[in-house]
Amino acid sequence: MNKEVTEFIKDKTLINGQWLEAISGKKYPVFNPATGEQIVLVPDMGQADTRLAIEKAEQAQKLWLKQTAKQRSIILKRWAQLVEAHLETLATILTLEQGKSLAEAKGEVTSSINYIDWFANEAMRVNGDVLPPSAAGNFEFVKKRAVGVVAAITPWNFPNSMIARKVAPALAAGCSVVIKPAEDTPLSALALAALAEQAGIPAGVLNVITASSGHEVGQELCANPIVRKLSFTGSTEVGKILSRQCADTVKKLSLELGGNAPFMVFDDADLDAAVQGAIAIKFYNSGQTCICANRLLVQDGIYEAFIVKLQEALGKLRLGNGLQPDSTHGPLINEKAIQKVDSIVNQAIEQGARLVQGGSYLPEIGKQFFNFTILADVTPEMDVFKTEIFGPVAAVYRFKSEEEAIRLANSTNYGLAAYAYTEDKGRIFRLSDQMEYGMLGINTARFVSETVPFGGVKESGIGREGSVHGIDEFLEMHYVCIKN
Ligand SMILES: NC(=O)c1ccc[n+]([C@@H]2O[C@H](COP(=O)([O-])OP(=O)(O)OC[C@H]3O[C@@H](n4cnc5c(N)ncnc54)[C@H](O)[C@@H]3O)[C@@H](O)[C@H]2O)c1
Ligand SMILES: O=C[C@H](O)CS(=O)(=O)O
Repeated sequence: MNKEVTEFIKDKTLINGQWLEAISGKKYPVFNPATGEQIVLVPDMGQADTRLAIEKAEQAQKLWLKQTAKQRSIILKRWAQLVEAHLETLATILTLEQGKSLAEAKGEVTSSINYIDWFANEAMRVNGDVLPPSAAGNFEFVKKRAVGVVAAITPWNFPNSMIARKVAPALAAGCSVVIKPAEDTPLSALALAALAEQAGIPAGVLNVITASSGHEVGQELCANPIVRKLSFTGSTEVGKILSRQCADTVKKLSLELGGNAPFMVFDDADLDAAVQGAIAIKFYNSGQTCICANRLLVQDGIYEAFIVKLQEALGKLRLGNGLQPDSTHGPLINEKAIQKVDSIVNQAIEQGARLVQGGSYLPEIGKQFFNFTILADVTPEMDVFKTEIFGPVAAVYRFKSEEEAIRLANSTNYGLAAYAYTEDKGRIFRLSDQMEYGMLGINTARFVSETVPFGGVKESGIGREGSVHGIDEFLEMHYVCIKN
């Protein structure tokens, strides 16, 4: 491991500008999912540490809010520049703790840079309104003001960019943040915090709580009335728990939750483009993303041809340790994930799916490496239809008509991302009208950037991240009426 990587692998967490141990002195290990080796021990924090961080964040926010938007913007831009200057190091730390290929890790850190830079600019655009008086003699205006102390709870699959996507708009708005990263992948958050400190983000404005379980920390973040906003990215199940826990203090909520993305391929599609899209969004992060294609719905006329081409394309991918330059895809995050994907595949086969390839882990490179899998003849009656697989498993369903495809695609409680490949212009407009998803890609599978509103409908979440809308999640409107 090179010197800079070692320097940025932290064994303490940043609270109020100090690198601290847990008050209890407890620690827990962070492992490399590709090798099973322990990387480092980090503080295993609880309620007392969380309460301290919240109180310091409240004090710091009052001063941070007094800085001008320009001053906050300059500091955020400096943070983005430092992240860019340390891109290789941050990507290496990301791959070490999460497992994804170095190429994907660099892409994720680049996404973080773009989000931080975007919101450094958005900081300068928090405008209010002067209203036409609703009564004679009134002077009426609306100010947008920072919501206050923000709690951010993030997942393990994008341990770098999920931090940037929350912290950047929060700080741009004038808020302070207490972050609880996922227990499996805290190191990216700690490295970003170290660079934030170097960028001049004041003590207490950005704080990190590491913990082996989210429960105790989460309960304090949700129950403490000082916290005025919770921004959560993770499973729908946990999102519901946190929503309930925040209800007693009526916190502002942003929830980026689970998905069950349909990937529809119609007879008239460009088949090669559709196969490339499937590779890009089914096997992204080895299938461990909320926007991964979870159900591949392929029209009758091209069904077998699609499967043959998909199998050919998979032959070009290479599973392995993400640090190895020829690895295109890495391991699953932990043993529990392997067991979950294994049982989903076995259950689908027992229920009648046809195993075309894969179906288990690759013993020659380690139990954490689940092979690229194709299941054919999958039907909506099988349990896999309503399950977020979160692994490199392409479940391929057959449909006859456009109406059937849209009905199947929408028959889920989720509504995050959806994809369709067709050349029919009328169909494209019908899909954009009828698909019940926050985000729809037509003849493209990779459409996320800092400039677009990322988020879902139904049980995939509340609110949007990125775009001109993202900063509003961290602002409150205050209306003032002055009688002359
Ligand atoms: N919509 C999105 O943008 C998006 C992005 C990434 C992942 N996800 C979803 O996240 C899930 C996978 O990520 P995951 O396994 O980390 O999800 P998870 O919900 O298990 O955990 C997410 C975070 O919540 C914390 N957590 C878990 N239980 C908690 C509790 N009771 N109180 C407080 N915090 C708690 C975890 O420690 C982690 O930091 C998938 O469902 C995926 O679809 C969604
Ligand atoms: O897993 C979900 C992430 O939000 C994917 S992306 O970084 O937005 O593409």
